[in-house]
Amino acid sequence: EAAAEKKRWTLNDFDIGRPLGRGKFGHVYIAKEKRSNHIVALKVLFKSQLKQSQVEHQLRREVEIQSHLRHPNILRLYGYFYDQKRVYLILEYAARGELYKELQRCKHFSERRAATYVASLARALIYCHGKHVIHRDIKPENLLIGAQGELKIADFGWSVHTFNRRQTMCGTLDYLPPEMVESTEHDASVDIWSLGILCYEFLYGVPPFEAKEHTDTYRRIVKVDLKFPSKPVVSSAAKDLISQMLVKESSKRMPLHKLLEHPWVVQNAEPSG
Ligand SMILES: Cn1ncc2ncnc(NCCc3cnc(NC(=O)Nc4cccc(C(F)(F)F)c4)s3)c21
Repeated sequence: EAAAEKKRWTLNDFDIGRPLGRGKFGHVYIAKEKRSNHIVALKVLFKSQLKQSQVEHQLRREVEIQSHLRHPNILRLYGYFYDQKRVYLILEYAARGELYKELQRCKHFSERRAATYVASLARALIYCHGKHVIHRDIKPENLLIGAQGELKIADFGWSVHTFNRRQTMCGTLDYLPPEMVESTEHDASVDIWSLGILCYEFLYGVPPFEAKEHTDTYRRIVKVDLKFPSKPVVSSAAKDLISQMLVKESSKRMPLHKLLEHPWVVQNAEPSG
C-alpha cells in the first residue's frame, strides 16, 4: 500500500475501458491497472480547463485531503498522475454507479433505503469532521453506489480543512477583527444541512426548496420554507428528523451523532454490517 503511494503512475500502467460518466472538467473511464488487474475509475482532467477556472489549488487540496481519508462510505482516491495536457485521478470504482440516476429511476426511495443511506452518510461525515474536513458539496451527483449497494461520498473537490484559527494564530486573538474570530460560516454544520436536504430528496424525489427561479429558491432557503407534500406518504418520524436538521441557526442543527440515535434511523436503517 505505502509502495503504491510512492509509485509514479503513467497511462501505460492502465487498460482504459468504457466511459463511466462525463463531468464539467473531463470524463471518467473504467480502467484496469495492468500489473495487479485491479479495476479502478480514472478521471481525466484537462490542465487547460483547470487553469482557466483557477481551481488547481482546489484539486491539490482534494488530493491532499483524500490521501488521509479511509472510510467504507468515502470513495478512495488512490493517487494521481499527469502528462503534458491532462491530470488523471486514480479512483476507487463504484460498481453500481451514480446514486442520482438510481433516484431518478425509482422516483423516490423507501424509508428503509433512505434511512440506510442517511445513516451511512452521517457515519462518513462524523469521520470527516473528526479529521477537521468538511465536504461542503453533499448532493446526489456526488454520491456513488458500491458493489454491495453501499453508498460512497465522492468528489472532495470543494472540501476544506477547518483548522481552528485560534490555534493557528500563534496564541493571541487580541488583534483579530470580529469576522476572523467568528469565522464559522463554513463549520461542519453545513454538511448537516446538506444531509437534511438529501434526506428530504431521497423520500420525496425533489429537494425541499426547489423553485423555478434561483431567486425563489434562495428566498425559500433563507426563510427555511419547509413544506411536506401529502404524496408520497412519509412517516412523521422522518419529517421530525428533517425538521431538526433544516434549522437556520447552524449551532441548533441536530448533531450527526444524535441523528444516528433518532428513532426513524434506528427503526429503518440497515445495520452498518
Ligand atoms: C460515474 N462513476 N461510475 C462509477 C464510478 N466509480 C468511481 N468514480 C466515478 N466517477 C468519478 C467520481 C469522482 C470522485 N472524485 C472526483 N473528484 C473530482 O472530480 N475532482 C475534481 C475534478 C475537477 C476539478 C476539481 C477541482 F480542481 F475543482 F478541485 C476537482 S470525481 C464513477
